[in-house]
Amino acid sequence: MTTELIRLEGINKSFGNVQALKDIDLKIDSGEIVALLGDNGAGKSTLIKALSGVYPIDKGAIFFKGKHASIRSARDAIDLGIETIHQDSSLAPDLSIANNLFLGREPMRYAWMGAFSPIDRAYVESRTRELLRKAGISKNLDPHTKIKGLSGGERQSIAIARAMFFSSDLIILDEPTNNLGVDETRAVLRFIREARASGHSCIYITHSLHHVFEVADRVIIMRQGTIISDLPRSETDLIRTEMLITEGVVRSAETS
Ligand SMILES: Nc1ncnc2c1ncn2[C@@H]1O[C@H](COP(=O)(O)OP(=O)(O)OP(=O)(O)O)[C@@H](O)[C@H]1O
Repeated sequence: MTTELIRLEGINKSFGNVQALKDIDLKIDSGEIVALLGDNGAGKSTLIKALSGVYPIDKGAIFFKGKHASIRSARDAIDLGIETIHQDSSLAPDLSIANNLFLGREPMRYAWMGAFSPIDRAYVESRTRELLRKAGISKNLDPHTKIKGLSGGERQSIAIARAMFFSSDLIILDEPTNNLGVDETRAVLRFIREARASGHSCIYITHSLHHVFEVADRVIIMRQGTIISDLPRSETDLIRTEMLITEGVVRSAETS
């Protein structure tokens, strides 16, 4: 049985006289991996920024787990269970892996002391080690290693692991494999599959169509602020998808 996780109804967003999103309707179920595609300027980033609390929407409604949701800040999105991993990775390069994982959610050693309590470092360290194991990061990384000393793939895996660890229901990935090597890309794709296997949903923005056909359950194509195609992966293919992205049409016997 499928369970609806998020539903967008009539979402509109303009920047001056540029209408970046026009009446977007979209529904994503729990455990679904959705590829969000489209040419430059199609509206993909604006859509995910609306979901991650970066831009307030002008019009429309967002329902999360069946309830009306008001997403007006990044905190609102995170509190709902929406974690966004941006292109350049959302990790702070000068902080350690452990500090990044628990940034803004530091566990306190003595609950009764509230904000004055020291951080529970032993807990942070043991959970970080557990998470690194789960993330399948092969090197035996020390939780105190600074993010800037890690490879691009390791950073992306840690960012995704953080979203999974904090039980974000919806993980939004904006070009997660940009500038990654072959092995690192594999690791990120494997992680997306693992996220799905444990019931998380993902919206995955990419220009790499081959990756889409490896991991996505559904392929959504945007053009000029609207969704022009929304198909299960089994009902489309690379050539058709490419034509829809670049020309907005499929030139084949079925459509001409
Ligand atoms: N902050 C902004 N101010 C003004 N216009 C913007 C802003 N953000 C996006 N736009 C415009 O909104 C439209 C959609 O842009 P958006 O970045 O969402 O597209 P995209 O599909 O993510 O493109 P890309 O693949 O190039 O990142 C474009 O015409 C863009 O110029």
